[in-house]
This record gives sequence, structure tokens and C-alpha cells, in this order.
Amino acid sequence: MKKIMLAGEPMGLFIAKEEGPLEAVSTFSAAVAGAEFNVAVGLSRLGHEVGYLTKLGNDPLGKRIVRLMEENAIATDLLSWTDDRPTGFMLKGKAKKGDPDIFYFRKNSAASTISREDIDKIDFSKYGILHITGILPALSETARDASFYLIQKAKENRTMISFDPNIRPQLWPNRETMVSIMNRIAEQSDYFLPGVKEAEIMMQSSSPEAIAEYYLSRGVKNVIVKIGKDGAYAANGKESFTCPTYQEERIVDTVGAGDGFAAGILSAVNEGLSLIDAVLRGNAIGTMQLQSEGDNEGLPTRVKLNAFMRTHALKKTGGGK
Ligand SMILES: Nc1ncnc2c1ncn2[C@@H]1O[C@H](COP(=O)(O)OP(=O)(O)OP(=O)(O)O)[C@@H](O)[C@H]1O
Ligand SMILES: O=C(O)C(=O)C[C@H](O)[C@H](O)CO
Repeated sequence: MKKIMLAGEPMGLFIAKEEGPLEAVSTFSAAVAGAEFNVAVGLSRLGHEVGYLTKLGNDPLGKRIVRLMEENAIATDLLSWTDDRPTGFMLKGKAKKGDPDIFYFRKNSAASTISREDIDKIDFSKYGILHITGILPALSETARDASFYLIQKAKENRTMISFDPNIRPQLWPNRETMVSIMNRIAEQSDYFLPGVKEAEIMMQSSSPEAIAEYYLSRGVKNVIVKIGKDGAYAANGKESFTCPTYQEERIVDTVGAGDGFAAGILSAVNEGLSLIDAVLRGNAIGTMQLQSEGDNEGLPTRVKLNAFMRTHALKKTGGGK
């Protein structure tokens, strides 16, 4: 099996220990966030070799992130350091229900300086899949240029491209630029993994079938639309189906479910599993991730994943997210 490459920004994460507005919280616990970081952790826990292209500030948060990468067996050879910029961080609230409040401190961060020079030294022949999200191109002009350069290099080396839009409007100058860049990247992907609400922002339909048809007709090989508690809809031009997700015991924090889902899909693709088995695994890990507070602590080892899939029933569908 080839390695999987992730590219993006890991951040310090401070999670509120009590409910209420972020400015009133008195106790936070420290962890690490980052959409691509979460996917890297998920893949590595399942035994896949992962490389993570990023840039860290030479500061305590950067050191915390690299320590967590090492603890999770994520290769650090694509990582670089800078003394001039800080590692970004974010605050996350504790929600009674639904998505928690978040606030970023990441403008001009170390990772926002990722550029072509960081990519030129990579030997793409070792990597079977490149996974990126819509966060990297939102970080800065150089990071946006680097995102397209990564895609170009991946294509030249026949490395498959997986793209999760992870739409973060607060990081973009305006909606029009965001949608146009997202669509330019999506159309070049082999695996496109939007949430149904994200796809609606990108192509104005909330019908999973219409979303898949739209991107397949533009050359995407596999479209897998995440539909929250209704699981996911997948299509690749040969087959299409809706796959229910698993019954959860309790939802602790909704953040990171999509990243867990991506780890499930990419691990299965790298292992040569069928589309339906990939989506079942994506659904299982997405559901497992909902049941823990951090953005990546709920991501399972293979033993835990197999036990979860064996002992949990599939949910009955209906009623949207
Ligand atoms: N309420 C739920 N019950 C069971 N499984 C869920 C629930 N919500 C999400 N999931 C699982 O997690 C997957 C990803 O969740 P979702 O559709 O919310 O993706 P997303 O919008 O990318 O998430 P996020 O960006 O918040 O991480 C779903 O496809 C599903 O398998
Ligand atoms: O919101 C972001 O930019 C992050 O990368 C932090 C979180 O870990 C991520 O949103 C989870 O998908």
C-alpha cells in the first residue's frame, strides 16, 4: 500500500469546559485541531502510512502538535518550522445541542506561509492519495497557489486527489471567490466528499443525486455526499446508492465527524475495498467521532472500528441532518 499525503494547518485547540459564550468561559482544556490533521490521525490509527505537509511556528503549540504527530505515528518529513510566525490556535465552546461556537487565532500563522517551495522537495511517487480540504487555499495567496501546485504535482505523478470542501466562510475575502476556488479544486478530484449543505453553497442544490450528477458530469470520478444522521450518498458513474449510518449512543461534539468520515473512505480506497464498504466505514468512523469532545480523540484503531461495526445497528433513515 502506498502512503497517503495530507496538507493543511494544524492548530492548538482550547475546548471550553463549561457552556456559555466563549468570552465568559473560565476553564479550557488544551488539544490539537485541524481538518487534515484529524484525517491523518484517523488514517494512522488504522495502520496507514501518512505524511503531513504543514508549517509550524517554533513555539509551545508547534511543539505540542509535533509531539502528537509522533505519538500518532504521522511522518514529520514534510513538516517545516518557522521562527517568524506563530502556530495558529482556536477556541471551541461547549454546545448543549448542535455545532459549538468556534473562534480562530490563525491570521498570518506559520501554516499560512506554505508555498510552492515546500512542495518542490516532495517525492510524490511514494504517495497513492493526496487529501486536501478547502481550508488550505483559504489561508493566504501563497497557500492558495500551493494548493493548485499540489494538485498539479499529484496529477503528474498519478496520485489520486481527495477533496473535502470544509467550507469556512470566515477565512475567505468573499463568497464568490470561495465558491469559485472550491469548484475549481472539486472538479479536479478523484474523490469529492462534500457535506450536503456545503454542496448546496457550491452548486445550489441540496439533492444528493443532483449534486453527484453535477460533479460527475464535470469529470469527478467518485462523489460521496455526507448527509449527517442519514449517512451518505455515493455515485461513481457505474453505481449509486444511499448508505445509512450507524446508531450512536450519545452525541458529545459534532466537530470532526466529516474528517472521521474521510479517514474511513481513504483507508478503504487505499486497501482496495469496494465503494459501499468504503462508505460504510466512513459512516462508522464519522459516528464514532461524534461521541467524544476533542476533534480527533474519538478516531478508532482497527480493533475498535471492527468492534463498533459488529455491535452497532445501521440507523433508519429519514428527516435530514
Ligand atoms: N447525528 C448523527 N448520527 C449518526 N451519524 C452521524 C450523525 N451526524 C453525522 N454522522 C456521521 O458522520 C458523517 C459526517 O457527518 P456530516 O454529514 O455532519 O459531515 P460534515 O458536514 O462534513 O461534518 P463536519 O464538517 O461537522 O465534520 C455522516 O455522513 C454520518 O456518517
Ligand atoms: O475549522 C478548522 O479550520 C479546523 O481545521 C478545525 C477543526 O479540527 C476542523 O474544523 C474539524 O473539521
